Amino acid sequence: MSASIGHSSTPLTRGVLLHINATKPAHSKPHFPFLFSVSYSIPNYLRASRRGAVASMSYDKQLAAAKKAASLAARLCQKVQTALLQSDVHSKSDKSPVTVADYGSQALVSFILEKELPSIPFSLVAEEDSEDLRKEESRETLHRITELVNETLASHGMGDISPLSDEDVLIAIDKGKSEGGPHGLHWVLDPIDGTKGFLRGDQYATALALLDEGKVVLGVLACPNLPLASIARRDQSISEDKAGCLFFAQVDAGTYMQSLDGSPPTKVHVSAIENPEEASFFESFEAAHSLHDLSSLIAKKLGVKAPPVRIDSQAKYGALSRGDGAIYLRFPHKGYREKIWDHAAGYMVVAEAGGVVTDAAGNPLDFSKGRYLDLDTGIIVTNQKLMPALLKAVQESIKEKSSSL
Ligand SMILES: Nc1ncnc2c1ncn2[C@@H]1O[C@H](COP(=O)(O)O)[C@@H](OP(=O)(O)O)[C@H]1O
Ligand SMILES: [Mg+2]
Ligand SMILES: [Mg+2]
Ligand SMILES: [Mg+2]
Repeated sequence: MSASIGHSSTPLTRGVLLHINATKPAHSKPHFPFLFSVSYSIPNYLRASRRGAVASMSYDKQLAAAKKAASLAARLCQKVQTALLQSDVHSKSDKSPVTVADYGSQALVSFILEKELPSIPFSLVAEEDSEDLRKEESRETLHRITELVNETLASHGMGDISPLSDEDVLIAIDKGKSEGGPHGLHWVLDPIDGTKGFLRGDQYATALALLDEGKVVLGVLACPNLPLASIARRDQSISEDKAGCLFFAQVDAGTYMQSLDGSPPTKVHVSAIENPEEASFFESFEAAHSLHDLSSLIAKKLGVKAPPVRIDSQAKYGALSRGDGAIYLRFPHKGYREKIWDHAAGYMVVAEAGGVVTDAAGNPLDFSKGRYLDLDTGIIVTNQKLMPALLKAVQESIKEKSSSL
C-alpha cells in the first residue's frame, strides 16, 4: 500500500485527493595545541546539518529576488497546467505544453534575477537550454513561450518592462549554461521539477537556490499544488484544501512558508518524531526514479508502520520541512547521476528547518562539483534524532540488496 498526494487528475478541476494504490560541510576539528590533545569526531550526518564558511553573510536581496522570480514562474506553470488539463489533448505523449512551461519558467526566472540584481555578476546553472527551440520547427513553440513570459510579467505588476522578443527569451534561457563550481555566486534552477507530476496534474515545483563558494546559501521552492495544510494523515474528506506553497530559507535564518498568494510567512520545522514507528516516509511517485523496494526494506528495518507517501518533485523537501512526514528516501537505479538543481533548494529548505540531508553513506551533499552531485548510492533526509537509526537501516538494507543496485 502507498499513499500518493496530488491534485486530482480525474476530474481535472480542483482539490487534492489521496490516491491509495496497492501497491558543518568541510568541518574542521577543534584545535587546542597548548592545552591538551582531544580525540574528537563528528558523525558525518551531523556535519551535514551545519553551515559553511559563508554563514555570517546576509542574502536578503537575493532572497527577495528569488521569491519574486519563483512565484512568477509558478504562476506561468499553473496557467500552462490548467490549460493542459482542461484541453482534450492532455495525453502524456503530448510533451509540448510541458516544454513550453519548462522553457517559460526558466526564461522568466533568469530574466527577473538578472534584472532585480544588476550589480551582482550573473551566473545560472539551470536544467534547460535553447538548442531545440532554435530549430525552424520550434518557431511557433518559441512564440508561445515568449507570449507566456510577457503575459506573466504584465499581469503581475511588471507591466512597465518592455515586452521580451523571441531572441530575448532564447538568451535568458541560455544564461542557464553556467557550470557552477566552488567559487563565486551561482544560481541553481529547476524551472519545473517533477515534469511527470506536472503532466498528471499532480505535484511539481519551481526550485531555485544560490551557491556561494560552493555552499548553498538560500533556497526557494514554489509548489503550486501542495496543500497549505499538512498532507500527513490526509483523507478524502479534506480534499478541498487550499493549495500553493512558497518555502524559502536563507543560511542561518530558518525556513519559512507562505502561500503563493502572499499570506504572511510562518516559520517551519522538521518533524520532532524520535520513534520510527510513528514516522512516515516520502519517496518519488515514479518507480523509475527511485527503488521503491529498497525504501520498503529500509522502512521495515526501522520499524516504520505507515505506508510510503509518494509525491513528485522537491515538494517532498517542502512537506518534510514543515513536518508532514519525517523521512525522504531516494535511491536512483544504478548509473543515474543526480543534478544539483534537483536538490539544492530542497536541501536548504530542509536543513534550515532543522533536518539533515546526506547521501547513503551519511556524507553531506557537495554542490561545488559543477552540474552534477557525486554521491554514494542515494539521498536520505530526516531529522537529527532519527538519522543514526536511519543510516544504519539504509546501510544494512543496501548490503542485503547490493546485487540489484
Ligand atoms: N532515472 C532517474 N532516476 C532518478 N531521478 C531521475 C531519473 N530520471 C529523471 N530523474 C529526475 O527526477 C526528477 C523528479 O524527481 P521526483 O522523482 O522526486 O519527482 C526529475 O526532474 P525533472 O522533472 O525536473 O526533470 C529528474 O531530474
Ligand atoms: Mg528536476
Ligand atoms: Mg525540471
Ligand atoms: Mg527534466
